[in-house]
Amino acid sequence: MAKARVSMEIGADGVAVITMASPPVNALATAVIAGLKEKYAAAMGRSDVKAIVLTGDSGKFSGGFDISVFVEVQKTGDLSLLPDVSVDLVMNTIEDAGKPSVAAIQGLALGGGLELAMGCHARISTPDALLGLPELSLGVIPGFGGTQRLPRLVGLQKAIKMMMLSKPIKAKEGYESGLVDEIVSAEELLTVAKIWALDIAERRKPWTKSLHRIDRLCALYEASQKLYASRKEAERTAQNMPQYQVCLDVIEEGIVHGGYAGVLKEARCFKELVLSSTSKSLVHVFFALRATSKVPNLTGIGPNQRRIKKVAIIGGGLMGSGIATALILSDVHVILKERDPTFRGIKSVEANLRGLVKRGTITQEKMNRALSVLKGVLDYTDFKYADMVIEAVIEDAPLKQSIFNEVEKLCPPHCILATTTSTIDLNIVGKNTNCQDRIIGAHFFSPAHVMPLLEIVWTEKTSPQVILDLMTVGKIMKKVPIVVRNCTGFAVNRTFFPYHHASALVLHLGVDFDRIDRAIRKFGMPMGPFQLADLVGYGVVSAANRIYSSAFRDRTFNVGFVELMIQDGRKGKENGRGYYLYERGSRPKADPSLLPIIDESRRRASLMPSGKPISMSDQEIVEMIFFPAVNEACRVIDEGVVLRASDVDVASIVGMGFPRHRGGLLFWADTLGSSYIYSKLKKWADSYGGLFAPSPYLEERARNGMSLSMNSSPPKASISRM
Ligand SMILES: C[C@H](O)CC(=O)SCCNC(=O)CCNC(=O)[C@H](O)C(C)(C)COP(=O)(O)OP(=O)(O)OC[C@H]1O[C@@H](n2cnc3c(N)ncnc32)[C@H](O)[C@@H]1OP(=O)(O)O
Repeated sequence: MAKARVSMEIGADGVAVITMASPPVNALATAVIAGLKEKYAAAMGRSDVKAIVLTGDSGKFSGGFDISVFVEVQKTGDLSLLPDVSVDLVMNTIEDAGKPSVAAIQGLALGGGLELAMGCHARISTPDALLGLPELSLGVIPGFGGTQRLPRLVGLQKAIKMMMLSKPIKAKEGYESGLVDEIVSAEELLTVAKIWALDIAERRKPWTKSLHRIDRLCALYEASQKLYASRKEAERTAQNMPQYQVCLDVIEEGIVHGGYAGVLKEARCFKELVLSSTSKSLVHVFFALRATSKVPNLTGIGPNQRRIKKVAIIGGGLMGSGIATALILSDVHVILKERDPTFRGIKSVEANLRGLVKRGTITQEKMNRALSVLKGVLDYTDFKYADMVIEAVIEDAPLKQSIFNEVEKLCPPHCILATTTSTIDLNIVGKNTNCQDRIIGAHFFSPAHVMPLLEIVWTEKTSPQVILDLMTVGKIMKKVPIVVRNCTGFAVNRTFFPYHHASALVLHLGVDFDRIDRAIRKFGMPMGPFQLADLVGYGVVSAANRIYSSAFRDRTFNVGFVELMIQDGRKGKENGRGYYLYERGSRPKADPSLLPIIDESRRRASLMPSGKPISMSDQEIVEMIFFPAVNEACRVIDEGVVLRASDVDVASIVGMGFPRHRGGLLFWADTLGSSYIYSKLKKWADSYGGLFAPSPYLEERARNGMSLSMNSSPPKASISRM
């Protein structure tokens, strides 16, 4: 970590201010931990120091233990890389010292950062600070005493909630719950913290050691009931994530056997969990998510960020209204152009916002503020003020072409022209314009105000500045941007079309669709492929099948089954009849009346040996359905559609719901090994054809025993600033 250091300044009042600095978030890098030990030793040894104030540089207390150390430990298996902080530093050096410490918190105190602060004898915070223990989201538990001190400061129920949700709280909530002792402005922070430190040293305020407190802990019986309820909840919501149950066990240890026993058990379990496959996956996702906002040769090399103040959206349907909702919630002014004089799009935006208010996601004031920056229009007059146009009309190439042809003449010359198409080549969309450098794809996932993924699609004609601008807008909208090169299906839909085709093939091998859905859900997907087809509707499924069959003819499985379902009057969830029957008030049930259609289609496909269903284990189902997607992801990397392999992991998680605890599609694939996947695909390709034929990239990696994610050669396509 760059420039990690700890400094100490001793004032005439006898207070030593120890400051952690390790940009950008003052993570507790090994050097910071060593620096803290050194400065504390110095402060304890000096007779002119009566008390200590612990704080962070550049307006932040600390973002927690340096997560890149986890990566090293996970790579090498060397647990000695984890310094002893819990007992040696937090307990012996800070909490049990002969001089009191007060934490002066600004910005954030997360994970190990908050744990250091809880080892101090009081915590003073600025109002904006965020406080939390998000370790469970990294597959570990708090490891510097947090599982013990947080319940002793805020009470068991609140502590469990904060840890289980990995969600930080604001300083005000921290003050109300007992985590923070006083809230002051940034200007007063150090002064007030110093006064507190002296007051404690001179016994005008209590010298409280959090680990020794029991006043906020409930009776044993009540505690065990709360822990039991939390265990049951975690069994439901955090399957395949051992850290949740372990965290509750460790909390219980401290309640039953005392804080010190809890700290010791916590340290043991923390180390075991760092090496778990769940933690390896979640730590990978942490860095992969942050990598998406970095584009080689484009980001982080200059100040060329332009502000997009006004966005004009064309089309008030599901997509247009969703995007408008997301933009106005981010305080971006939106002009929503519709054809419908009753402004159905505006009504949809209002309904979206009302839904968010009802769920408590936003306040009524926020809704009103958002609506104040939205304007519905029926013509293009206001487009002369737009910094960006987002076209969100139906998938009709000539319509899109005529729209861009028209808006090009009306909008200012800097205006970005974005299309939400998910299927049409961007070069075709922008064909009739003189500004193909300003044409870009903004592929949102529906509903756009909820789904976090934004594929930013560039062609060789798109200007790098325009890519940068859309990334900025994506960031303002709090989307996860994946920069992808133009191709059929872009990164997500392209990678996952073989997943859908393979599901259909497995069905035609004789496996029941509800059994397939169950196996895929058990693997961790939010729903199975057939439930998903019911949800999106067969019109969309059938259109997608046509597109992929024509773009990638040699590797599709399309026997017209969906068309048979449509002929049978099935529309999926929309009319309550699909693979499942949907009746109000009851769970979807597999529809037995679909069997004759399936039988007919299986007969036509003639894949079952002697017409008998093939018997498959859940693992075989999962592999046969996901490996073709892994194979396609290899092509997506090989063709330079994504900038890096980890972008596929992020896209699979935030776009398709691939289980986060498995680290994303390729990370998971690498845990199985390229040669294993290759051998399976090869075998299936010999029996069932091109859908399974291993790509040259996969074949080469398997031959050389290489992982699929490792970047070996320069990307086939790159973006660079002009
Ligand atoms: C033993 C202990 O109990 C174990 C622990 O403490 S584990 C760590 C617990 N802490 C966390 O989980 C916090 C993780 N960090 C975050 O949530 C967010 O980064 C944040 C809220 C601190 C800041 O968010 P934001 O301002 O959006 O910046 P963000 O892009 O996420 O991070 C800025 C940079 O800091 C890095 N970073 C953030 N927290 C880090 C950490 N704890 N360790 C190492 N690097 C970290 C990010 O990787 C990123 O690096 P990059 O610029 O090279 O990509």
